[in-house]
Amino acid sequence: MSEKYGLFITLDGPSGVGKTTVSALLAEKLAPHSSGIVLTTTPSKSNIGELARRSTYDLHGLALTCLVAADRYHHEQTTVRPALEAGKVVVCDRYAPTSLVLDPQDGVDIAFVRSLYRCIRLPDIAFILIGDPALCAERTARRGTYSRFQPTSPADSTREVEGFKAVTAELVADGYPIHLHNVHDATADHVADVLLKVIFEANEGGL
Ligand SMILES: Nc1ncnc2c1ncn2[C@@H]1O[C@H](COP(=O)(O)OP(=O)(O)OP(=O)(O)O)[C@@H](O)[C@H]1O
Ligand SMILES: Cc1cn([C@H]2C[C@H](O)[C@@H](COP(=O)(O)O)O2)c(=O)[nH]c1=O
Repeated sequence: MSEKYGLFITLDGPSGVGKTTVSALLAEKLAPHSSGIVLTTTPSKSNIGELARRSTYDLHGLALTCLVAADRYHHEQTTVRPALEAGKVVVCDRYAPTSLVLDPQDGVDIAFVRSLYRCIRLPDIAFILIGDPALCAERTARRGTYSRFQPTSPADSTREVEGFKAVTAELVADGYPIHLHNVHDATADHVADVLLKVIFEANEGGL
């Protein structure tokens, strides 16, 4: 990594696997080693992102796919790029891999989704967290669902976990900088430590 340019880390995976929790812990652990941290998410907190997040029951197929993609490009222009140009570390909870899993579940052609993201910025490291589907489903149910895509049964969760494994294999074959990690029953703190180690190793011990 050049001295001037930041580092872009993304986390994807099934609902309830711990992405939001681990993203926050990772940002906390990276902070002392960086010249600034931006902890963010897609769908983003912008108007477009909030619309996408609350529209999963109203919008279907291509309409939702394109809205989420519009938000992701806007987020790239307004949040990710400026932070990286300022030398900061960006930790993003969900990114394009999630769309490659969810959009085809909604009947959208995977080739169309891939082409939609042809110009999206590649992360430096894209973590895919997977875990026991029953545990993911239980955590999601305990928290309560607010999106049509969130699993309501272990079978839904299994389908989601398998979707992330399949998309990971395709992205690896395309040279996307993926790091797949099975969280098993580890604490979120332990998972964040494992990811931190991967980041340091990829950056030769420093940021
Ligand atoms: N490793 C862990 N061990 C135990 N509980 C965890 C762990 N990681 C997260 N949790 C708990 O599981 C719940 C879901 O976590 P979190 O919101 O981080 O998951 P998520 O992958 O971001 O889910 P979603 O995609 O549905 O938002 C939270 O209550 C969180 O405290
Ligand atoms: C990234 C992404 C998200 N969505 C929808 C469906 C998800 O459940 C929510 C994100 O909420 P979470 O708290 O991060 O789980 O947004 C989508 O439809 N397509 C996507 O690519």
